[in-house]
Amino acid sequence: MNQVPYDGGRLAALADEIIGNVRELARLGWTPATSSNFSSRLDERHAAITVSGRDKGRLVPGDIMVVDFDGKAVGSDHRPSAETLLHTQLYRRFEDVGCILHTHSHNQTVASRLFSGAGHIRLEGYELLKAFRGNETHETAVDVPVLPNSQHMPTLAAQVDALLDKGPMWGYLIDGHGLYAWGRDMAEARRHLDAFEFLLGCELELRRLTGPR
Ligand SMILES: CSCCC(=O)C(=O)COP(=O)(O)O
Ligand SMILES: [Zn+2]
Repeated sequence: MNQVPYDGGRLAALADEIIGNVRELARLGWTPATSSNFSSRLDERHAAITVSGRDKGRLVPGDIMVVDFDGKAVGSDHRPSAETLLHTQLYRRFEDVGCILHTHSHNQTVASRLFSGAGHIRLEGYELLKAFRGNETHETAVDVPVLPNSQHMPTLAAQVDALLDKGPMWGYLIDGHGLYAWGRDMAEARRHLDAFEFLLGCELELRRLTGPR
């Protein structure tokens, strides 16, 4: 019998959780045209992650595979997400990161284009900033970084590492691409993702109503 170096029961439970959540995100239109990828920490060396190129609105358990934190497939011949390094770098760096969600919503993509010149978008004064772990008041600001897009994942990962060296953050945008958000578990990562999406939508709407600020 082929033994795998992780807990198969936990993998099945995490796969169910990813599938259920991603169906909701897909119904919202945040995962168009097979875009987006999702993962959860399996243990201290492995993560469950979506197989590359799958329709994220129709995921089945076979669309979730295991990688180690070097990004190598474990117990599977499938190809993991093309953006696996952007997941594993966070699991490696922070032992309390348990779930990473990457989506390509309309708001995320438009905001990334609009603010790529500035390099970040400032979210300030919103009650919903309290959705981010560590924030206890609306009287604060969160700068969401906007990274230049690249097909070379080590380049993107190096930029993310440089940002993380400056302080904690719960997500970033990639120009013309989408949003990465994460948390201790699926519930927290979803809360962060939902908050980013809502607040980016508010900023875009404000600009439509009042012009550049
Ligand atoms: C058609 S989307 C282009 C790739 C991408 O940005 C993405 O999020 C999905 O890539 P994956 O390899 O994880 O399916
Ligand atoms: Zn993507």
